This record gives sequence, C-alpha cells and structure tokens, in this order.
Amino acid sequence: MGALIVLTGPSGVGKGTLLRSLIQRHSELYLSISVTTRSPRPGEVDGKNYYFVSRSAFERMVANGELLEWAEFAGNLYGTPRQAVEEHIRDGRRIILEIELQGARQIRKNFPDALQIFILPPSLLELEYRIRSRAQDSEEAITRRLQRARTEIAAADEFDICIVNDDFAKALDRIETTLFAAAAC
Ligand SMILES: Nc1nc2c(ncn2[C@@H]2O[C@H](COP(=O)(O)OP(=O)(O)O)[C@@H](O)[C@H]2O)c(=O)[nH]1
Ligand SMILES: Nc1ncnc2c1ncn2[C@@H]1O[C@H](COP(=O)(O)OP(=O)(O)O)[C@@H](O)[C@H]1O
Repeated sequence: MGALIVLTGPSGVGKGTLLRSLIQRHSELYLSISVTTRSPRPGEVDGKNYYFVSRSAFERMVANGELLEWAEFAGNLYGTPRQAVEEHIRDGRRIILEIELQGARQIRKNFPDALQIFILPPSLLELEYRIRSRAQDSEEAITRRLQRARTEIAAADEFDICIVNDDFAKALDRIETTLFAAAAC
C-alpha cells in the first residue's frame, strides 16, 4: 500500500469538491499543493489552492528538478512540487495528488506502488453542466476542458479504481472505503 495517492478525472467532475470533504473528515491525509501558470479564479488563494507562478518561474522549477511531475493542460502548466511529497512520504504520511492524465502516467512510471483513482462523471452532458454551473472558466477554457475530457475518460481503465461521481455522498464513501480498506490489508 503506497503512501502516494493519485486522483485524476476530467475537469468539472468534482475532484476538488470530493477532496475538500475527504480532508475535512480525515485530517491525517495531506493534499499536495501544485504549482500552476493558470491565473487564480475568484476566491482562489496563492499557497492554498495553488502556487500561482509565471511561465518563466515554472520553467526554472522544471530545469532545477523541483517538480515530481508536470504537464500542460488547456494552455497552462501544472506541476507537483517534489519536496513536500518526499517529506510526507519519508515521515510516513499519506499524500494525495490531484493531477491530470499525463501527470498520473509519470507518477505511475516512477512510483508504481501509488494508488491511482479515476473519477468519472455520470455522463458527458452532466460534466458540461457542472463545468458551466461552476461559472469560473471562460468559454474557451470550457471548450478546451471538454475536449480533453474525452481523452481522459478513454484512459480510465489504466487506473486501479474508477469511481462514478453521480451521488456525491456515495462517491465520497467509495473513496474513503478504497483508501482505508486498502490501508488495512
Ligand atoms: N499534471 C498535473 N496536473 C495538475 C496538477 N495540478 C492540477 N492539475 C490538473 O490540471 C487540470 C486543470 O486544473 P484546474 O485549472 O484547477 O481546473 P479544474 O480541474 O477544472 O478545476 C485538472 O485536471 C487538475 O487535476 C499538477 O500538479 N500536475
Ligand atoms: N456529485 C455531484 N453532483 C452534482 N454536482 C457536483 C457533484 N460533485 C461536484 N459537483 C459540482 O460540480 C462542479 C465542479 O466540481 P469541482 O470540484 O470544481 O470539479 P473538478 O475539481 O473536478 O474540476 C462544482 O460546482 C461542484 O459543486
């Protein structure tokens, strides 16, 4: 049972909302804070939701080997800072990476023991409804996310476990069961 947990799924499927609830219930779980070149959305806080950096600062981090994995998604760069993850693993704590497909593949290659979970929407129509009702992305960003969603969903069977986020409470329950039942083995 790896200390590293990867959670992937198309934009708007509910990953962030599920993880916020999970962390509230299990304060022993740590959520990795990614670095991104995306602009903050209203209400997002630097150092809490993401570390918001310029493209040149991001590229420096890549060159210095500071990122465990990174990828371009819908025109922006996203990456996982290496240090926090390594410290948590060394201290025996479980850490969750909420990352897209290309990053999940890099982690799978380098950390084959990581537990990989994929979150699916009930349908593409419902996914589009959720992205739109979140009302935080431009029309262009929504289109790019929906295009990418098809590729990501097609890769779901690469993951250890797939969970459909239809009924929120049930999906959260399945994540908890997956994390804590597996840990007990
Ligand atoms: N590879 C990688 N993907 C990330 C990282 N952080 C976030 N992402 C993914 O980037 C995508 C876009 O994230 P974001 O702009 O916050 O949009 P949202 O998922 O629609 O809320 C999502 O699939 C995230 O899971 C990271 O550190 N590495
Ligand atoms: N099970 C669900 N049923 C209906 N709406 C949901 C469900 N889970 C999440 N949402 C809503 O969908 C939208 C996108 O969720 P979010 O957590 O931002 O997705 P992601 O982090 O995967 O991009 C939010 O408005 C959220 O409240």
